[in-house]
Amino acid sequence: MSLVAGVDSSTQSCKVVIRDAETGALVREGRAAHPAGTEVHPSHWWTALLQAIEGAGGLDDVAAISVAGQQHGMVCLDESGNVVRDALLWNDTRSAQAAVDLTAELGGPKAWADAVGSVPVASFTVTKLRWLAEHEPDNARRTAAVCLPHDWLTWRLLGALASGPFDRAAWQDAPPPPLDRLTTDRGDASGTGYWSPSTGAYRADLLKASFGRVPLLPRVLGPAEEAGAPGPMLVAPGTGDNMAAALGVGARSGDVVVSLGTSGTVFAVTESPSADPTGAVAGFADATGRFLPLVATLNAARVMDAAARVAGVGLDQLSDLALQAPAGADGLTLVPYLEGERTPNRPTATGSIHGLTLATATPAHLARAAIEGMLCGLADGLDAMDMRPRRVLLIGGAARSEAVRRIAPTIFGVPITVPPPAEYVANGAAHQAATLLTAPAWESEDTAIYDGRALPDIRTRYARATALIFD
Ligand SMILES: Nc1ncnc2c1ncn2[C@@H]1O[C@H](COP(=O)(O)OP(=O)(O)O)[C@@H](O)[C@H]1O
Ligand SMILES: O=C(CO)[C@@H](O)[C@H](O)COP(=O)(O)O
Repeated sequence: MSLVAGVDSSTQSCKVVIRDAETGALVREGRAAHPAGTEVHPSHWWTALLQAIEGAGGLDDVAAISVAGQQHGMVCLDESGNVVRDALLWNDTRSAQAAVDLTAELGGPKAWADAVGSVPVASFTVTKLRWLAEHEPDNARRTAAVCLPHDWLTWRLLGALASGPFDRAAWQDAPPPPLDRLTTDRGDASGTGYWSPSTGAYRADLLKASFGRVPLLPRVLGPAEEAGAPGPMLVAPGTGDNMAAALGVGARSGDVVVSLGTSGTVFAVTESPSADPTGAVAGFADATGRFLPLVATLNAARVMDAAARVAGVGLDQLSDLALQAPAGADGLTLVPYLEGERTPNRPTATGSIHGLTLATATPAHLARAAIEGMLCGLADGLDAMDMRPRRVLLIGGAARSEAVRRIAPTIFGVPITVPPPAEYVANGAAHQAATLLTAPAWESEDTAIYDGRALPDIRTRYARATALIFD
């Protein structure tokens, strides 16, 4: 039995699954928390990865590994491979003005969509590099290479594997290889804003226009190309977390996946690239050689964390409370822009509550309004995808909530398919690792179908409440 490891280095935590390469059976797993904040020193991701690997029983019997990571984060390295400054994450909105400027400089949103499939917003690496050049010129000057979170972890793994078998203390400080061994994949590269999914090439001109020059960039690997094999273990190309989730959940043509993690995402696997000039749908690549149109919101599972905090309850109780309140929460509407928002592009917006009366001022109404508000934003995302989905699959941390599963069909207006709770990003990475060894025939898990009458009035009220904010 060959084993493979899949890593999900996401915003809030790092998860590692060890699976049987042939069958996909889960053998063991581990996890570790990441620090809070929208700028994080990458060494924390490395420390958490090593802790999670240790929690998963090490890697001694593992034949291949793949790292999936939160998309877009800007990791700047100097000539010696040292981190120049804390990484700016996908949910850091300080580069919002840079996004506005870059969009205008290239001739508007359509020019960007035509060039790289997406219109830049503060999440995209290209805008963060402009911010760095403008606000921290010394750090910009010291930047010899730029990569993404999964690229950096893969590169550190190559160095650690070359130093010997897994040993948490020894791997912690294992030197990475030279900068020219940095690699990435199509999926994650497509979230930079300077790589084109339709041509499969970097747009050095756009990077130069943003940053003033072109630092060293990771080599873009194909879906089954190894990043290296410095020890007895193969290292797969890895990918962005949403691309890995598509692999992990086995998304097929016509499926739409809604992921409720730190971010909320709505995405589908398609045969041809997309280019939405409105900017709502980002035209990413996937991890198999195809494409992954995706809508992302900044506010998903943590809206529920926040509502639970305000109500003074745990997440399970929040779910129970939400199901006690009537659908529509008697008109209480929560617009969940707690971290600003990306879709719609309102980086400085804040959350708001509408329809508060003596009758709706209850924890149950708040719980219901928080879940409905979070889902309304994603239902708008599904509309923006402009497709008739064969299935809508619900995954991610907040999909563990029974209230979310039951309310989702009323907001999306279609039945919702819910696979059993699992780490689908890490599973997708493990699947990618398995393809380096074999043709994996992993059984798909049993799914539950949640159905319910569509309640469009809730979305109408939500649209009115968001319009008030924009006014
Ligand atoms: N039963 C639950 N109900 C609601 N939210 C949950 C539940 N279990 C976990 N979560 C939330 O899911 C989030 C983590 O989801 P995850 O998909 O792992 O996020 P990420 O990959 O972005 O780190 C946390 O904010 C956590 O509070
Ligand atoms: O920015 C995006 C997608 O474009 C986010 O989806 C990040 O990739 C973070 O993902 P999670 O930590 O929420 O899974």
